[in-house]
Amino acid sequence: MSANPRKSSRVQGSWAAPSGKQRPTKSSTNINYNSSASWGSQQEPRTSVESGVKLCAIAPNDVRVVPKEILIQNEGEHVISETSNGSSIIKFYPNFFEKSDANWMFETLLNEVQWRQNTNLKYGPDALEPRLTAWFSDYSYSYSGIVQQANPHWQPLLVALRDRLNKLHNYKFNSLLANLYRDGHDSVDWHTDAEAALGKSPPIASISFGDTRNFELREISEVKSDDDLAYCRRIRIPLTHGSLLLMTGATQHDWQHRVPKEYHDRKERVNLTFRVMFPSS
Ligand SMILES: O=C(O)CCC(=O)C(=O)O
Ligand SMILES: [Fe+2]
Repeated sequence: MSANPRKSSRVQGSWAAPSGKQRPTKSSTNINYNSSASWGSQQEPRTSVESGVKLCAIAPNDVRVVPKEILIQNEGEHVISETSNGSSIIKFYPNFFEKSDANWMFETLLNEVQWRQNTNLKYGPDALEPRLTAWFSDYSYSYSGIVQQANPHWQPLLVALRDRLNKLHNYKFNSLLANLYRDGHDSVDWHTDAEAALGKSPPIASISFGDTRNFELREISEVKSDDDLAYCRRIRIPLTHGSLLLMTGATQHDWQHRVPKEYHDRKERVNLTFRVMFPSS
């Protein structure tokens, strides 16, 4: 993952529709967007199709206004932006797994994955990551001052989940970063998953088990300085037990994401982020 996303050329973000039980019941929503104006223009405020909330209040006299956060909770596909990088598309399935299946999968992963805490060299030689991780791939993976060594020894449930996602969505996920948030103090800071080793416009499939945590996105395509960050459009998706989130198209270039610390108690949560890695990178 990277805090400074690189820009890419235009994206071809096409998703094969899932089949069977998981077929989305909602049609795709377009979160209306105009990339050239985040504030201070004469445009109409944008409106979220889903919530009816104004996305960006346009104030007179070029006063910058912090856009209201967009909440995504329902199943469906959301085109969250369109820029020269292409469409950023999110698909969310809050009940991808039946609760009883999610329960045993959660317990299995808690117990059978070799969780470890890494040092994040970006923050100093003793800076421990505020969560535990495990990496499964034929390739090593470097992000944020961390090197995850190649580990081809996939836990069997993870192989089954990977193969199911690949079948449903016609992907070739071959790598997995698994995260264990021990409580509400564990987190992951703003970043993109746009490392060169993941290729252009990388798709990410994210499965969550355990306690619900907020997954936040902020749009960085128009950000020129740190001051602009306060005015980004923001999206919040509560990632529930047994949910699946797909991020595709330009999402890793035009948006950052994070799971913030919580002020309320949170129990354990396992998150699986499937990725496609290219051996030559
Ligand atoms: O825990 C999550 O939902 C996100 C984790 C994440 O962003 C990552 O592993 O790159
Ligand atoms: Fe990430």
